[in-house]
Amino acid sequence: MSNRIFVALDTPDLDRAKAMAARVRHHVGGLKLGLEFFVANGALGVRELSHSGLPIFLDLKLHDIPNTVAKAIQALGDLAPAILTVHASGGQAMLEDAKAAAPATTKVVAVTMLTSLDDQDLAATGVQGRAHDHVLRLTELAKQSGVDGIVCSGEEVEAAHRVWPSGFFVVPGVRPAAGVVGDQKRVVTARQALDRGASILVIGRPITQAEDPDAAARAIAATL
Ligand SMILES: O=c1ccn([C@@H]2O[C@H](COP(=O)(O)O)[C@@H](O)[C@H]2O)c(=O)[nH]1
Repeated sequence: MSNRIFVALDTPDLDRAKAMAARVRHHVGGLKLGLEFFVANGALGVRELSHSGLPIFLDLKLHDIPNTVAKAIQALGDLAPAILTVHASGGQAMLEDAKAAAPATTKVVAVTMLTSLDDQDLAATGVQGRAHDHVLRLTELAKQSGVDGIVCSGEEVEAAHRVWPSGFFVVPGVRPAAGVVGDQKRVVTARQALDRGASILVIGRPITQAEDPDAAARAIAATL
């Protein structure tokens, strides 16, 4: 993939998502559709966006018992997104069953620790230790479970890559230097994420909320 930016189309509005995809399509490598979009538009909406010809990353972050996650993936039918997310903390059996239920062409990637959380937030969930160590533990679990890769922040991706050299690494929490961080807490620039081993970058608001989204996407792509 020559352009490793997946733009996050975080909107419930199908027409807005389609318009944004049409605007930025020449400056990104794929489209990421998340819960907000999927709840509002379902599989039909995903299918509409796939007409763009760009690979679809379906970011559902599934997290439930193994049977429920596997059935939910089967229920996607022939959608076959290029990338699909589940939560690593669902455990080994859930990860194994998720991978088994997904089409062979779909990369199943496990979210380790959301980029909106920091060490303090982690402690508040009852997990002792640093985000860095937690991400590496879950990277090891994902690797053992046979999924294709993980989602982590740019702060951990280099170490995670050392743990799993053949893994597929998705990095959200990407911001231009001195850009608005918003609710993200573990952020790096697009260039830093790639230099540290990211396979693809997920970028939402820095593109979609920009005054000129195609110029914003082009400017970020030019740094890569
Ligand atoms: O740890 C995670 C996992 C997923 N995301 C998703 O990425 C985008 C980021 O959007 P921005 O507007 O660039 O912050 C969003 O769709 C999240 O659901 C994440 O941010 N962190």
